[in-house]
Amino acid sequence: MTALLAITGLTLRTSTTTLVGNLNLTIAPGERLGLIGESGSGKSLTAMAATGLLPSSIKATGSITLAGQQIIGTPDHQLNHLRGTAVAVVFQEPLTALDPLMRIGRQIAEPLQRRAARDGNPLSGTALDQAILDLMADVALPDPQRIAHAYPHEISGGQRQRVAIAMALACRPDLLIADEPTTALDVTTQAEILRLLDSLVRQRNMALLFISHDLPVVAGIVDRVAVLRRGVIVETGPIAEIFARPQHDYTATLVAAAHAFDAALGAQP
Ligand SMILES: Nc1ncnc2c1ncn2[C@@H]1O[C@H](COP(=O)(O)OP(=O)(O)OP(=O)(O)O)[C@@H](O)[C@H]1O
Repeated sequence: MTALLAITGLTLRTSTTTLVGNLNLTIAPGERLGLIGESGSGKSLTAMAATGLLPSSIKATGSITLAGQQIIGTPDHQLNHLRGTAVAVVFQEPLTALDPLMRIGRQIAEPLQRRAARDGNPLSGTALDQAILDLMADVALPDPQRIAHAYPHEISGGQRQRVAIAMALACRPDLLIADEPTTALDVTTQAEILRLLDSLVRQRNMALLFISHDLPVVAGIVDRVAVLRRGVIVETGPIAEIFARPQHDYTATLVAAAHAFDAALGAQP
């Protein structure tokens, strides 16, 4: 099957440092891949490179194709059509995705209208209002009438992340990139958002690139994991395989930490 995202020999450098070296990674349509690694290992930069959003101080070499389009070396304006159709991103901190001065309903409306216009079915009036409410229901936002009229600072962090997920879903992307989407949330909300992402991605048959420093967080959601350490993928394989037989020492420490975490949970009264 043709890969939806194919990264081959990706190297990311500043003028002085190599941040990511010779990285290879593929995601098939509908596949869920976890990109795991410690802080600073290059996970976010890899995701930014995949969407063509690297800062200008970082130079990319190698090849990245997304939905058949080469990303590296392609001018930004030629990539805009991919963002919000082929790919959408949910970030760690939902406030980065939200305009502080715009009501939530309006913010959800924008990607809905953009996608509808691209599909040749412009959306407005009561049909748009209904689509906003449907999407809010999909991400289990309570009290939709109030929240649609609220500003981002008037809702909770977990609700803001649900809004950010709703905005990403409004794009109906082939690939959803979730970059540590639960790290900023408390443990209970974290679990709820993970369940939500899991079920939405499955229902819509989207591919998922789930970035995390935490193996247990991704274990229940992804099919396959790539383990990144200091800018290099040290191991990749099906999640069950990685847990059962980690090949690299670093992966083994991640798996041991995950088992210790499970044991601690099991020991709770
Ligand atoms: N604009 C930049 N210029 C130079 N170096 C950068 C830039 N952005 C990130 N880096 C460096 O590149 C490395 C990888 O960063 P990246 O944000 O991809 O890590 P990460 O694995 O996503 O970490 P975290 O889990 O903390 O988000 C880090 O050492 C970081 O300091």
